[in-house]
Amino acid sequence: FTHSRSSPSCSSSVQLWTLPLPFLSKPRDFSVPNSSWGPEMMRLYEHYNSQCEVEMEGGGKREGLWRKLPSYNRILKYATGGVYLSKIIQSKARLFTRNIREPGAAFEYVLFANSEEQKCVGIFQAGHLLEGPPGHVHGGAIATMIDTVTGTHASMLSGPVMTANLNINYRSPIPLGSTVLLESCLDKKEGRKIIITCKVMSTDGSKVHTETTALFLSINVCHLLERA
Ligand SMILES: CCCCCCCC/C=C\CCCCCCCC(=O)SCCNC(=O)CCNC(=O)[C@H](O)C(C)(C)COP(=O)(O)OP(=O)(O)OC[C@H]1O[C@@H](n2cnc3c(N)ncnc32)[C@H](O)[C@@H]1OP(=O)(O)O
Repeated sequence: FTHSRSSPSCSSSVQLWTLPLPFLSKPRDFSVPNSSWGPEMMRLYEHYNSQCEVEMEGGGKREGLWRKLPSYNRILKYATGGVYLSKIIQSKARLFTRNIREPGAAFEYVLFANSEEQKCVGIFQAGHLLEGPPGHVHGGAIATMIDTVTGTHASMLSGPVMTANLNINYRSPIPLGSTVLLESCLDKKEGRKIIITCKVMSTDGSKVHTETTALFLSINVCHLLERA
């Protein structure tokens, strides 16, 4: 988040993008295995996690190609949200994908980034509360995960962003309870615009569930917080 488009009139924004600094206590990182993660979720997690550090010949370790991204249940703990947000809403606001307590019930996911290849992947296990068509995942829940992976990817590339357009082709339904892989790739950056493509696939790569093109726009986060 080093590219945050902060203006001198919004000095607090310097802190806003340096999680977990603004937290009084250490926030919980949801991107770690829990008892609800099935074998496919664990297998893929270990596949990418093992590439975050590389053993060197001398016995030491160095950073690998991939980096695991932590995930909290708020993006900005002390965002004022502008004058129009009540204190209750400010204190109770939680990230949509991280607000259900029962492990495995809804969105279980972890994101990894590969800065060399400008790629991001998400491993997503869809819980029973995400049903859309009988026995399958709701299209809005799939869109949420696509937005999460591509939005995080875009903000890693350009600082704070907002989704301007998500164009999703749903090719094959995702069975409830299954684990899928989301692959996000930078297509191009043009000024404030970041265009990202994303595929959702079965974990063995044999089936494409969705294909997406997403447009993000860099924003000045102060405008977001001040907008009434
Ligand atoms: C602060 C958040 C940061 C997130 C960081 C994540 C960190 C990771 C942590 C945790 C993971 C969670 C990750 C979740 C991520 C989720 C993100 C969301 O879901 S965002 C909610 C849904 N999106 C909205 O509500 C947007 C509503 N729309 C707007 O606010 C504005 O329309 C906005 C900002 C998108 C653009 O408004 P303008 O005033 O800044 O810019 P204009 O002048 O309209 O457009 C600039 C250029 O872009 C084109 N453009 C704009 N919208 C377009 C569109 N929809 N399609 C095509 N072109 C568009 C225009 O034609 C113009 O192009 P020309 O410069 O003339 O070439």
